[in-house]
Amino acid sequence: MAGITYEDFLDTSYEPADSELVCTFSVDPAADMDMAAAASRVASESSNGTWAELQVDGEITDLSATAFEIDGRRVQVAYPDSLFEAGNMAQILSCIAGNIMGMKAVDRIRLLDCEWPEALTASFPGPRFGSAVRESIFGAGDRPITATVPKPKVGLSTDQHVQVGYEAWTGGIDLLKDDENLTDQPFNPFRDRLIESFGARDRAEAETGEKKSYLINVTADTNTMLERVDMVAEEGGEYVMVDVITCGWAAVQTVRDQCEKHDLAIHAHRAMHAAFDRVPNHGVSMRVLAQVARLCGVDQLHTGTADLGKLENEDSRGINDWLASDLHGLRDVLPVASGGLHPGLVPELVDRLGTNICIQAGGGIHGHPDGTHAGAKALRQAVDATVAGVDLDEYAAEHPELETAIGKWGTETPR
Ligand SMILES: O=C(COP(=O)(O)O)[C@H](O)[C@H](O)COP(=O)(O)O
Ligand SMILES: [Mg+2]
Repeated sequence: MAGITYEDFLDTSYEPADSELVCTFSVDPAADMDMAAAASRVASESSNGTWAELQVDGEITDLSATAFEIDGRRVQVAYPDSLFEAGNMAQILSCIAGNIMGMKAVDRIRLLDCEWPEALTASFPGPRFGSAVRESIFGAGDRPITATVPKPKVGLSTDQHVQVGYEAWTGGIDLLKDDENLTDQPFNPFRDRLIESFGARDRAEAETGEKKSYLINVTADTNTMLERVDMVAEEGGEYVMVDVITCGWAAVQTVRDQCEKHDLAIHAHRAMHAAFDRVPNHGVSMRVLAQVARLCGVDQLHTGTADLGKLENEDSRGINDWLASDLHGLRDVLPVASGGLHPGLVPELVDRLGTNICIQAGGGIHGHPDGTHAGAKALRQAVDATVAGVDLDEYAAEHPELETAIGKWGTETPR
């Protein structure tokens, strides 16, 4: 590539081939740089270029990316598929979201969206189950499935945690879920929690006649995660939960392989995603993180509450639509709406996001004035009313747990 400089990475007449990965960025050039120069540096640094003109002896494979469109601060770059190692998400992200995030040539740069070509997509497994879990595990029909995370998020003993789970399950919740920072601490060891929770699950199933399941958090170093995945399978679980951002995608890919062996589904918690996607115009969008999660093969992913909950959300609806869209035959992902939800928000949430979701509530269940069991009943009542098309206040008149929840929280968005 002797004589090639970063300017050679910009060609606005270029038409990407179907085999190329096309990425859309938002780019704010540095003060002393125009957009064309910044865009070509993005394409250069994220593929095979650097700041200096190179002197290389002999022929080498040309793996240059091309910035082919500039529209305001929106820049599109096409990457040849031979730049990427098939099935290696870490390597792909080291290209398209690597050094360029800290390049002085740009003040801000955000990876907004990717169009994944067929061959690269096919090198990933995608979800083993996807949103089919709603029906295949729970027989939930048209209704969203529900989940709850015991609160306080850490500090409950194993016995307390299990009891909260049992009350939630018998109140009508489908899934008990660990919180993102509960793993294997001395106050609530992983193995004890697993075994005792499955005992409570069996009792709740016998009592309610409904299928119940548990999203136990296996997050740890990768070897330990694999041991925990095996343990969950041996003890008769359907799911593991992984903090996918803090673990990293390489670990998620390894866990996905292990889950394949055991027929386990993966619930992906996205704690730390906001470090990538919250600052406007910089980082990696939640949309792209969701795309990566789907390729790596999670079955359920937190994608926000369409702004109804306590946390900042990026376009939950658009992300959920993408997760349900065709991606060269890969399965879809079930979106999980979570973070500050309570029964009064359910009708609006379903109106904004549809019924093919998991509704997850912590404080909105365990903060119920009459406790967890009543809180679980109230959330389930809100879901049942919404799916039946019955006004929540009308339903509440005959369902005291829901009436109490609405009396306490109304339809307010918490902070
Ligand atoms: O603990 C909770 C929800 O608790 P609560 O229901 O009490 O707010 C989850 O960790 C958040 O859902 C994460 O947010 P997101 O789903 O946006 O990733
Ligand atoms: Mg949490």
